[in-house]
This record gives sequence, C-alpha cells and structure tokens, in this order.
Amino acid sequence: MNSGVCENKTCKCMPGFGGVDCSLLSCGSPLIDPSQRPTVASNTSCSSCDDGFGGFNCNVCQTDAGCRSKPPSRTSFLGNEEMVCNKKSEVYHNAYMTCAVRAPELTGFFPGEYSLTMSLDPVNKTVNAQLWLGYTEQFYCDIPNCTLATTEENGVVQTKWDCPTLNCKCIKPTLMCGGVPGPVVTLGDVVDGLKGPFSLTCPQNSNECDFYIKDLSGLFPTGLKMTDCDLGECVFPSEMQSTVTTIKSTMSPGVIACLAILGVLVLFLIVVCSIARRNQLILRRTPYTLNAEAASLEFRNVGYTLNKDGLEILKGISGAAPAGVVLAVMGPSGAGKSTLVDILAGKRKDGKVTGQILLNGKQVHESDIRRAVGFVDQEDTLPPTQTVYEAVLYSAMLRLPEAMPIHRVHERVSEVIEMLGLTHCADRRIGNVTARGISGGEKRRVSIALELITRPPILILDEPTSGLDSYSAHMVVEQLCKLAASKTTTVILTIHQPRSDIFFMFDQTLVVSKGSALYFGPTATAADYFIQRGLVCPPNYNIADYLLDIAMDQELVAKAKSFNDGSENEKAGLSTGHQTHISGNAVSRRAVSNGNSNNNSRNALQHNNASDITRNSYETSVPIEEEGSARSSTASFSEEGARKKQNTVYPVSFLAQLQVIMKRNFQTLIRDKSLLVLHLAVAIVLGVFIGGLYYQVPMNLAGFQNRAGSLFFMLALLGFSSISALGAFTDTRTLFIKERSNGYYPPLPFVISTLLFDLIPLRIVPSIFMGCISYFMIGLSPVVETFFKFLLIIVLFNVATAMFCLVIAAAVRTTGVASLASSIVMLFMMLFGGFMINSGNIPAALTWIQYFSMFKYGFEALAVNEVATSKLIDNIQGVAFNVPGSLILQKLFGFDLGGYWRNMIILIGFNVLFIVLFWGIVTFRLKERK
Ligand SMILES: Nc1ncnc2c1ncn2[C@@H]1O[C@H](COP(=O)(O)OP(=O)(O)OP(=O)(O)O)[C@@H](O)[C@H]1O
Repeated sequence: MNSGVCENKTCKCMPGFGGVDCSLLSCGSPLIDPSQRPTVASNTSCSSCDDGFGGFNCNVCQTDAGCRSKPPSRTSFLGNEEMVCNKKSEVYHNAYMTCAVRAPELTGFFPGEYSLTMSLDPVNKTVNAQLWLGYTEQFYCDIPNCTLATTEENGVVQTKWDCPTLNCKCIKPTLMCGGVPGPVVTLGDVVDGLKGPFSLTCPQNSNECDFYIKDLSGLFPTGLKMTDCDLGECVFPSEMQSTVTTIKSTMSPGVIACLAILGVLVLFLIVVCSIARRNQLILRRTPYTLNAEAASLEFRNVGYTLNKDGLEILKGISGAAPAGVVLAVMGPSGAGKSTLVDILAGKRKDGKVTGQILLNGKQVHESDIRRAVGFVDQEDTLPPTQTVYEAVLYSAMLRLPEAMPIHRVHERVSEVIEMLGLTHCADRRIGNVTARGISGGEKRRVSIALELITRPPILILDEPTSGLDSYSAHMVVEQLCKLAASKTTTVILTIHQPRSDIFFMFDQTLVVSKGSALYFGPTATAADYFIQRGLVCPPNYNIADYLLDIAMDQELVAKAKSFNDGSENEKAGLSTGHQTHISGNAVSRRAVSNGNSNNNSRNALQHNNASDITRNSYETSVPIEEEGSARSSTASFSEEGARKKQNTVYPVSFLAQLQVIMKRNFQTLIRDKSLLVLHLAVAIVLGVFIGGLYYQVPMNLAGFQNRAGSLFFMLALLGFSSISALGAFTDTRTLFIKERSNGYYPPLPFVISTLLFDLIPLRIVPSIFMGCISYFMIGLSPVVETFFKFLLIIVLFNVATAMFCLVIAAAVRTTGVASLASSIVMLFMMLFGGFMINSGNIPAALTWIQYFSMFKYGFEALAVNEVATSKLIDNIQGVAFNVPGSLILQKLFGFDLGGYWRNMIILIGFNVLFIVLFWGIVTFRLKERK
C-alpha cells in the first residue's frame, strides 16, 4: 500500500508509512530511516512527532533546527552546509504536505473531516497523495511524469504541478470505497478508474492549494479546496535555486489558438470579399455590348444512342440554321425532336452523341455552344413567387453585362415583355399548382422572355407553342421571326403540329421521323419535294399536318426515301446552301404578311416580294445596338475572353449573383410565408407546451428526470422539424438545375443563399424562440452563462440536423426516399443519443453508432451544462440525501462531465462537414442531364 515496494513479504515504505504492508502511519521524522520510524495502530494518529516536525505523519518540517537535528542523509554539493526547512511552495528536493480538504459534495455522502497528505518530489517528477477521512485512509494515488513550474503573474508567485496521468487505489473496506454498510453511493470504481490529468496549484504566501483531477471535475464542480496546508522540506541552501518564470500573457494556449483560427478566417473572408469586390468593379467598368449579330449553326450526321440499352434515338441527322433564319424541327411525338435540339444546344446527355456541330462554320467546344445558345425547355421551370416582370428582371440582372446601367436593364426587360405580349400580366405572380398565377401559355412566353432578354446569337426553343391558343402561338412565332429577321438571333424551334399560317413563317424545316431526317430544306419547297415523290397534299389540307402524316406512316416514309431524282443533296439531309435558305425565307415571309392560311405552298410561292417588305419592317422594329456601339458576335466572344481572364464565364460578378439570388430568396420567404410562419408558430407553441409540461421542476429525483427529459425532448422536436428542409430544398432544386444549365450562375452563390435563407429564419430564429420560452418556464439554471451556453447548443444542434437534411435532399432525388432516409437516421441518432440507452450498456458491436449521433453530443452538452453544477436534494423513505447532479449524470448516463466544450466543437464539426458535403453535392451532382 501507499506506494511501498514489497519483496518477499518485506515492504520498503515511503517516509511516513510503515507496517508490513505500509498501511500504518509512521511518526518521528523523515530524517529517521523509514524502517526505524515508530508506527501507530490503524485508524489512529501520531500523538507526537520529533522536534521541528509536524503534519499528519510527522513528515513536514517546521524549523531549521528540526532539519539539523539529525545528520543529513545526503551530502551538500558545497560540503559544509547545514540544512534549512523550506516552507515555500517552490519545492527543490522532496517536500511533504498535509492539508485539510474542503469538499461539500463529499461530506454530503460521507460525513467527516478530510485530510490529504502528499509527497512532492521534483527530482523524480512524482507526487504521491493519500486522502484520509478522520484517520482512516480512503485512497492513495501514485502520480508520475509531473512537470513543476513556479510562475509570477501580476506579483503573485505560485507553484503548479502538472501530471498527465495518475494511478489511484481505493482502499476497501472504507466508507468511500465500499465494503462497509451505510452509504448509498460508493466511489470505488470512480477512484480506481481515475486517469488524469492531475494538477496541484499552491500560491506562495497562502496556506490554500487547488487540487484538480479532470475525471473528478464533474463530481466536485466547486473544486477540491485544500486549506490549512502545511508544507515543508529539509534542503541545503545551495539547492534552493529559484526558477520563477514571469508570465506576461494572461491568455491560455487554447484561447490563443482559437483567436488565431478566428483571425485567419476573418482574414480569409476579407481577402475573398476584396477579390470578389475587385472583380465586380472590373466587370462594371468593362465596356459592354449586347450581341448584335446572329450566328449560324450547322449539324452533320448527328446521332444519339442510349447507353443503357443501345437504342438509337437519332440516326445521322444533318442540317443547318444559317444566321438569321428560323428553322423548325417537326415530327410526330417521339420522333427525336427534343433530343436533337438538346444536342444542338450543347446540353449534357446521358447517352452517346456522335456527329459534328459547327458554330459560325467552325467546330468549337460544347461550352462555347452553350454560351452562344439561349435555350427554352419544353417544361416551364419558373420561380412561382415572382411576378413576370421580376422573373425577367432577375434573369436580366444575372445575364446582361454588369456594366449596363440599371435603367437600361429595366428598359430591356420592358421591351422583351412587350414583345411577347406579357405587358398585361407583368405584375402578376407566376404561381404554381398550389398558388394559381398566370396561365400556362403566359408561362411559356415568360420562359421565352427569360432567354430572349440577352438576345443570344442562337435561340433554341423546344415546343414554344405548346399550351398556347392559336392566336398566342401565332404571336409568339411571329415575334421569333421578327427576331430572326433583325439578324440578331438565329431561331431553331421544335413544333409538334403547327397551323399552316405558322408553318409558312418558318424559313427552313427539318422533318424528323423515327430519329431520321425525312426532309430538310426551305419550308416553301417542302410540298414540291414530296409531290416529286408522289406524295401530294390533298386540297384544303394543312401541309404541316400532311408532312406529319407522312412522317408517321413508315410506308410513306419508305416511298419518300426510295425516290431518286439524281440529286443527292436535295434529298433529306443537308440542303444546298445559303441562297436556298434566303429564297425559302422570302417565300415564307410572303405567306406571313398576307396572313395566308392556305395550306398549299404553291400559293405561297406567288407572294415573294411582299415577304421582303415584311422583313424590312422587322429590321426597323427591333433595335440592333445597345449603347451606340454595334458589335459582331465575334466581338461578343472576345468580351467572353475578357471575362475568362477574370476567371469567370458569367457576365456578372459573384457578388452581383449573390445579391440577386439572395434578394429573390428573401422575396420568396416573405411572400410564401407559410414555412416561416409555421416554423415560428410551432417553435412558440412547442416552447410553451414543453414549458407548461415541465413547469418549474424542482431539483429532486423526479425533477432531475424531468430536466433531462425536457432537454432531450427539445432536441427531438428540433431534429424532426429539420426534416422540413427536404421539401423546401426540393422546390428550389429544379429551378437551380435549370438556371445553372442555362448559365445564370454557378453553384456557390446558390449554396450560400440557400444556407442563409434556410438556416437563419427557419432554424436559428425558431430554436432561439423555443429555447427562450421553455428555458425559463421549466426553471432551468438562472445563471446567465448557462442560459447562453444552452442556446448555443440548441442552435448548433438544429443547424446541424437541418444541414444533414439538406445534404440528403441534395443527394437523393426522390422526396419520399429522402424523407424516409432522414426520419430513420434521425430515429437512430435519437436512440443512441444517451437518453434512451446508457452509453456503457450499448452492445460492443454497436457502440460506434453513438459517435455519429448528433443527439448524443447535443444532449450531453445540454445535460452537463444544466445539471453538472446543480445538486439533487431529496428524501427517499426518510433517508435524506444531497447528491451532486454531476454524479448522477456520470453514473446514470455515462456522460463525460467536462465535455461541454468538446461536444460543442463536435457539433460545429458536424455543421462544417455537412456544409462542405452540401456544397460538394450541389456542385458535382446537381447538373442537368437529359
Ligand atoms: N434518356 C432516355 N431514356 C429513354 N428513352 C429516351 C431517352 N431520351 C430519349 N428517349 C426516347 O427517344 C425518343 C425521342 O424522344 P424525344 O423526347 O426526343 O421525342 P420528341 O420528338 O421530342 O417527342 P415529343 O414531341 O413528344 O416531345 C422517345 O421515344 C423517347 O422515349
């Protein structure tokens, strides 16, 4: 016992201990050989010590004379020195100490007077300690590898022993360690399991020391105060070389590290913001032009095969849309029109694409095609809470050059809105299935307006007239023809079954049947082409309908294809050249200007001159230049080059993108109040409910259960309310994919804006509301610091669970699967959260699960914060007890009592991890694939 070294039933004891197993106190003085010192019976004290010595076991010198009363056991370095008694806290050779221990928490369980004896050895860097209740030793500890530092800070000198580990042994049977009847609680396991670190701090001119063992900090929240300390060692004066270090800084290394990380983060943000601002200013100063010249698009042998089953959807289709024409791609449903225009627009396809696409006669990269093309999809994906004007304006602000003055942007928006006949509904909200807004046809035109706003060199539209009445369809196609005629934009569109008047507005027609081109050439000569092949359009029959009839009937298709007039170029495929298109264009324009709904193309051919007049009038109706400087599309591409130099392919800077997206998200939040109001209302109602249920809980056994229950229930509510993030994100996800694909903005500003507008109003504010209400109603700790630490944890927890749901929402496409996955994971996290099963009782094979539970960290932090410093006072069957809450937390829940900050940091870690995951998934997964 007591660190004695025993061999062959003989023990060599430490000074102050004796007996066969070193369990008895020895008296006399440490100057006597330990084996010669007189011992006393167990559980009794030394009645007297040698002169000049005192303390529990006569180890502590009191006077210089005492140290000199016997010959020293070692020799002085200087030879003729006499020993002195050093009573200062700075120890040089081997000091002994006896203190009374003040620990109200301990006396609650084990009443009596506590003393601590210690041997402090700076040479061997060890400390040995024994705790006594009365004169009965309860436990002892061997503490190796200590470092000793004596410091002076603000004039106060103090000595601190820091030891990383300790080995303690509880002595049985004793009151504290068990084996005797009486105490409700024993500390045998706790003491035997102590690991450290340990520290002892003794100020110079004080008889009080602080004793700290990390594992016991929960048991003794107010600390273990050592009073009436008596310390002394016999040393030679030459050994007393002071090593006092003066400390200037008052900050701990942890605080300094945190401040340094914070500083680096702030610096990083400042640098990023400065670069972003610089880029914005450069873009604002860059001279701009809008595209003023249409581009041509030629496609050769375009084929498309599905990867999964090798199905050939397109079979070598060729054609061209020269600059400034309208090319219509027609064909029956499923013929491959959408697939073709997707490929022409440079959209990412799942299958294998073959063939060539030439922009302005040159083969360019797919991304260059995407930049040159404005694409209007078959489906309308629009922001439902915006008005028509706002939707077009936001598109303009994201896609027109940032240098363009805002009044010019507004003018351009009004111009496009008017062009598409949307003026009457400009201030109406777009709406969706739940909130009715503008009509389907108006939505179609808004989709076109969003793309038209930038006046792209090529505009590709998939079924722009679907869902429109014949008047609107005519108007839309007419506007597209005007656009093409103005020579600023080439238009390629798919159309299912146009009316004849619309049909003759197209310059070129490509008829697709089962993935092959049946006809490509001027619209006006389509009828003649088929007449030559014996396929005559019946009188009074819409020629467009007749073409579709042929395309659907494989016998007729075969007949058309088998005809050989000797001119391969005139067969379905690439047509002869530019002149052909111009003449075709001229023919069709005539049909438009006459309002001719006659289906026969021969009639159309008779009005060639009128069509030219109409074209001229188109040219004057659409402004070509912006801000006075006309530029070719080549010039526009060099402007792209300037943007590339600034590492951006977007016309507006990152800051401008962020500003526009955030403004739109803010409007959505304000206009679609349901989610915000619901979250706040639920937070308030549930806050009051929890507060009422656990109203002013007392600090007894039942109250302890209620406190822990209320904290866990709060976390459960917040965790499950986070699942709403799934639905909220699913709504915006489709819009993001479409806008990203159309080059509105990159993922980062979207991610930042989504996080800000989900986390602040829907997670942080409601959790603060609920926390504030329930905290004071339940009667949790009134300490201000504890309250703010509580709020910090529930906010961090709620943000982490919401981020987790956002990650699931981004990763899983199906909302049903995403909700199921989130709910199940949430339930498992709850199960392993520390409330439902004690962490010490989890089967070994499953213990790892608890480390993934955000509930565990949140609950442990909340419980430790709330209960660790409080006391549980109750009376069970007449037995009164007064137990520190910390003991219950440790024993009942297996919690680490010093774990508040660690749990908080882990929750922050979860947040950071989920934010990075969310960004990664949005960036690398949420891409349009057709
Ligand atoms: N990724 C795909 N997986 C399976 N089938 C596909 C895929 N892409 C296209 N197809 C098939 O290819 C054919 C052509 O599709 P596409 O959408 O291009 O036709 P469409 O002419 O535009 O029809 P509609 O006028 O009805 O929109 C259809 O039969 C379609 O089912």
